[in-house]
Amino acid sequence: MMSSNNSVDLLEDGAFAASKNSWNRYYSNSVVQPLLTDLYQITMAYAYWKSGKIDDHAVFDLFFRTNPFHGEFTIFAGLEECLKFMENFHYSETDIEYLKHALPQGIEEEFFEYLSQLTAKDVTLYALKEGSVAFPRVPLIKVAGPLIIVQLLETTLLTLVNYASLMATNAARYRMVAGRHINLLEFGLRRAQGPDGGLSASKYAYIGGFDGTSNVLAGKLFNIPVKGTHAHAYITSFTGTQELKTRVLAHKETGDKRDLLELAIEHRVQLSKILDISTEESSEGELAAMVSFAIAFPDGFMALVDTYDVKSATDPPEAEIDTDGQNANGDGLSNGNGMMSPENGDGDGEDDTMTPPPMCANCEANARNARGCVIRHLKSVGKCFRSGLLNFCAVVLALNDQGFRAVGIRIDSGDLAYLSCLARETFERISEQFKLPWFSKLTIVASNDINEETILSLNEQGHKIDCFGIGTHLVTCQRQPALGCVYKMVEINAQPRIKLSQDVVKVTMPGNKNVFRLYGADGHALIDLLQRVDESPPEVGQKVLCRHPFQESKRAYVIPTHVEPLYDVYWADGRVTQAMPSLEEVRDRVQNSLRTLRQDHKRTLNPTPYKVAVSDNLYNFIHDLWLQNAPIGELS
Ligand SMILES: Nc1ncnc2c1ncn2[C@@H]1O[C@H](COP(=O)(O)OP(=O)(O)OP(=O)(O)O)[C@@H](O)[C@H]1O
Ligand SMILES: O=P(O)(O)OC[C@H]1O[C@H](OP(=O)(O)OP(=O)(O)O)[C@H](O)[C@@H]1O
Ligand SMILES: O=C(O)c1cccnc1
Ligand SMILES: [Mg+2]
Repeated sequence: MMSSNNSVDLLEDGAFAASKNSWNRYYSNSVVQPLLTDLYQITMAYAYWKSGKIDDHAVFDLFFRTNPFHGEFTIFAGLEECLKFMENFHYSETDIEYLKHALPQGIEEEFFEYLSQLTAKDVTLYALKEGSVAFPRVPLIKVAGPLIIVQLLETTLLTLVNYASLMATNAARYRMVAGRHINLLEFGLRRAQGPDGGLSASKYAYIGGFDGTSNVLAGKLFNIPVKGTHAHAYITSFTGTQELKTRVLAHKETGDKRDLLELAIEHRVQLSKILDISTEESSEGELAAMVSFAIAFPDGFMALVDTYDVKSATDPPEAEIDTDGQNANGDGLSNGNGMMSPENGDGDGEDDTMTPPPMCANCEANARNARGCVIRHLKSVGKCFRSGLLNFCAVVLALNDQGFRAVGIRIDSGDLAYLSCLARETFERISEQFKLPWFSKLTIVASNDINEETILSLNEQGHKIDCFGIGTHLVTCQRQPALGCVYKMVEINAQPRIKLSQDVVKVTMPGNKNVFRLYGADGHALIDLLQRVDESPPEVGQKVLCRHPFQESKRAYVIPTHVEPLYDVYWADGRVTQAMPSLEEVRDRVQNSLRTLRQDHKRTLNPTPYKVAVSDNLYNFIHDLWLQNAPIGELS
């Protein structure tokens, strides 16, 4: 695996040492500025201003109504970016010039003067800790201050929190299904929703639990370990060994120079006997590419082994093809590229009798012998996959002769469970034959349209993958492309505001509120409790009545073993009021916070909803206000 510091053991150490004092401290996305908003915020600002609402004071809540991905938790992220936005909030001269053109004619000049002086200095912002688990209806952020400015913040705060939280949640879910010991790399920049989407994806995937990214700018800006392998183009750029301009590699310790290609070819002859593969069926271009990559990165040698696999999908070994293009022995043999595997059929859940699983005659004969089965498949699968592993192992042994240890392989197509087992078996076999214990531990990276379900399925099947490289489905949040955070006014001039809706989930929780997380006897988080700000906080060991906000009959007493106030003030008097945690600290918080949740809230299938309740006082307050605001109709 290649990483930015280009040094030994590239999987272990990817962070750019020189960037320890992260650029992120100084980096502020220049796209995030007051004009990055919806026009209606500014037209409303004018109308508020004109109607004399300059001194009105409002409280807004930023919250979501349902958890994403059919899950029962969300990771709150994006806070640091919100605070940078608050810090920099100021309309520049050119902004004002632009607004004079963009807004309808007739707007008074004094309004533009007012706008040019506007900052967020009179705003107070409360929030949950970035990286903590959050639940529907609990405001992630509460903003209090002059109506006009807090209104103007709406769209930008939403755009900063919505995708960040969705992405961090998505990444955390991938981490949960992959388990703690698998490396997860984000490869999504090329498929992300634009450059800024790509950059945010890398940052919040890391917060959510990924180990690194292929996105170099994200590495520089956020001090995220950058890692990578190489593309198929590198392999296909070589057609034969005659193209190798450099073949010599000096020994790591002695400096003794040897021809790496020659060494690899010698090893390949030997390996081809051990693995029972004919060297004639291997690609010389592939060997040349691997040798040249190994010379360029002798300490970080990592190779794609499936380049010609695609070709062999429709190209079984010539010797076994009859004139119908069928496998001569009629066993429906797969070459390892398709979705079929010896144990699993093609995975479509349908009757596979028409397309028998890829059992070669050898396999069937040796079905009880896992190692025998795999090795015989290696003999029988398409020639190009065979050459991928064969060439790779030959180059690894050549590098070993010169005192270097390779890193591993990447598989980017085919049945990833089957192929990873096949590769691991091969490594173990060579490890034993050559008395090289580390050979069996070479890293196996898998990529190719991986999503949460793929990982779950691979886990069920059994695989030998050490690292997943995940792009498209991670960064585009395939299962749910947006988190529906909203920003709603809950109080104006100390008067509560409620937004009613036919749809009860859309009814807002009025008033200035506080929120507490109550923990149960087993130490897990039990319930989040919203209260009015003037209520006294719940106390450990004291019975608290927790009520469903809208269903009268749903209520329970809770005696908390621990009470966690969820809000901190992050912005007041024109400055950030907390020491901001590093990305690493936020990343750790995600995992720690998830640990406070019971397993049944986190499971993938039908997770139990986590309870969010209101105090009795808030319940009555909401319902009184609701009745006051819902006029009694007249039937005629
Ligand atoms: N063992 C497995 N179980 C479940 N899903 C798998 C398994 N192996 C691979 N997959 C997934 O199946 C899909 C296979 O994609 P696809 O049908 O495009 O095949 P492919 O190998 O990429 O073929 P090609 O290289 O010819 O495009 C990918 O999304 C991959 O992540
Ligand atoms: O599959 P993803 O999760 O998005 O991961 C990133 C993909 O990007 C690369 O593919 P490439 O752009 O070369 O195109 P490909 O789809 O043909 O492999 C890489 O080989 C992965 O397959
Ligand atoms: O480094 C890699 O292997 C990589 C990077 C981006 C996309 N796909 C793969
Ligand atoms: Mg791909």
